[in-house]
Amino acid sequence: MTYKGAIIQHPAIQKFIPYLPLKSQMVIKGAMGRHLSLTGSPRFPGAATFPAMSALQMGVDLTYLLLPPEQNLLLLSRMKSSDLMVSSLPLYDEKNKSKFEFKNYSNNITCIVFGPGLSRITDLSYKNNSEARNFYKNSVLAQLNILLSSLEQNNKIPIVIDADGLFLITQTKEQIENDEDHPWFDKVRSLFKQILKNGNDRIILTPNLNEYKYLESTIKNKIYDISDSQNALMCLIKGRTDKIGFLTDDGFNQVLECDIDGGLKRCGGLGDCLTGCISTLLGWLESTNKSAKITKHDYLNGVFTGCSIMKLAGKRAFEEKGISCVAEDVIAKIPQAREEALGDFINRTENINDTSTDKITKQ
Ligand SMILES: NC(=O)C1=CN([C@@H]2O[C@H](COP(=O)(O)OP(=O)(O)OC[C@H]3O[C@@H](n4cnc5c(N)ncnc54)[C@H](O)[C@@H]3O)[C@@H](O)[C@H]2O)[C@@H](O)CC1
Ligand SMILES: Nc1ncnc2c1ncn2[C@@H]1O[C@H](COP(=O)(O)OP(=O)(O)OP(=O)(O)O)[C@@H](O)[C@H]1O
Repeated sequence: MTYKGAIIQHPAIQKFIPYLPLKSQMVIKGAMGRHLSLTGSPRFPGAATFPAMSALQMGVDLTYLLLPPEQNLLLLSRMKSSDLMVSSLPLYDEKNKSKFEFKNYSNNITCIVFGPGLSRITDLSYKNNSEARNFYKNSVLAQLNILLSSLEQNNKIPIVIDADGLFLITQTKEQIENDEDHPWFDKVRSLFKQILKNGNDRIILTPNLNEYKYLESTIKNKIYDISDSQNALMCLIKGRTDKIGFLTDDGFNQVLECDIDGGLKRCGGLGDCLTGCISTLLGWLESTNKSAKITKHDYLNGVFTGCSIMKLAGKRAFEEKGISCVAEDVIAKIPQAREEALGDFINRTENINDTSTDKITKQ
C-alpha cells in the first residue's frame, strides 16, 4: 500500500498507514487530534513549544500547553503562535489532589508530550535560589500527578517522555545536594514507579545517546519494575540511526531501526520536534481506531514512522538552509516530509477496520 506522493517504502510504515485517519473522519474540530504539552521552564521556552509546533505541522487540530505558571514563559509561548492554547499549571497542593485530576485539563486530549525544556533540579540557576527551586519542584509534582491521572482514563492516551522528563527518571539522590529536597526526590520516584508501571502500554521513552546511558544503568539497577516482556517499556534511542524497541531490566531489545539519512546540521531542539511527530501519530493510532486491538508493535511502527518523517524533514531543511538550519526550519519541512513518508493517506480507501488481518501482517 503506497499513496500518491510517498517516496519511501518500509514495512513498518506500510503497516502503520491503515491506522491513520481518513478524510471521512475529519468531520469535527479535534478529530485530527488534541495535543497536550507538559513542557518548558523559564530557561527553555523554545523546548516548551517545539513539540506543539511540530504536531500542528503534522496535521493535529488543536494544541494545548499546560506550563509552569511563570509569566515570561507563558507570554513567550503564546507569542510563538496563536494556534497554541497556553494555560498555567496549578500550584501543587498535597491536600487538594483533585486539582491535578486529568479530567480538569483533558478536553478530550489524544496524546501527551512530557519533558522537553522542564530544566533539572541540578541546574545552577536553582542552586542558590530556593524560590526558583521550589517553583520547579512544585511544577514537576503537578505534572506527574496529571500524568498519573491520565493513565486512569478509559481512552488510551499515548505519552512521549523526553529530555528532562527522562532526567527525572534517572536522577539519583546523590545529585540532590540539598537535604531538604530529598522528600521531593522520593515523591518523584514513587510517582514514576506508578506511571511507568501503569502506562507501559502507552508510554514511549525517547532518549538521546547520553540520556540512554543513564537510563540503561537506572533500569539495570531494577529501580523500576520492568522485569519481563509483559511490562517492557517502549523506547527509541536517537542517533545517526534511530533504534526502536523494548527496554527491560536486562537491557534494550531492538525491533526496528530507522537508517534514513537526516540533515547534517545537528542543531538544538530536533529531539523536542520529534516528540511532536511521534505523539501525533500515536494519538491518531488510538483515537481513530477505538474498536481495533492496538498492540505495542503498532506503537513501534508509529514511532518508526515519526522518526522517518523527522529525518526527511531535517534533510529537506538542510538542503535549503545548509549550516544555518535551525529547529524551526525543520518544523517547516514536516508537511513535505510527512507527504514523502505517508503520501496522500487521508484519501485512501481502506482502513484497519475493514482490512482483514491476513492483509496486514502484524510483527
Ligand atoms: N531552544 C530550546 O529551548 C532548547 C532546549 N533544549 C532543552 O535543553 C534541555 C537539555 O537538553 P540537551 O539536549 O542539552 O541535553 P543533553 O542530552 O545534552 O544532556 C545534558 C547532559 O546531561 C547528562 N545527563 C543526562 N542524564 C543524566 C543523569 N541522570 N545524571 C547526570 N547527568 C545526566 C548528559 O550526559 C549530558 O551530558 C532539555 O530540557 C531540552 O529539552 C534542547 O532541546 C535544545 C533546544
Ligand atoms: N549523529 C547523528 N546523525 C544524524 N542524525 C542524528 C544524530 N544524532 C541524532 N540525530 C537525529 O536528530 C534528531 C534529534 O536527536 P538528538 O539525539 O539530537 O535528540 P536530543 O538531544 O533529544 O535533541 P534536543 O536538541 O531537542 O534536546 C533525531 O531525529 C535523530 O535521529
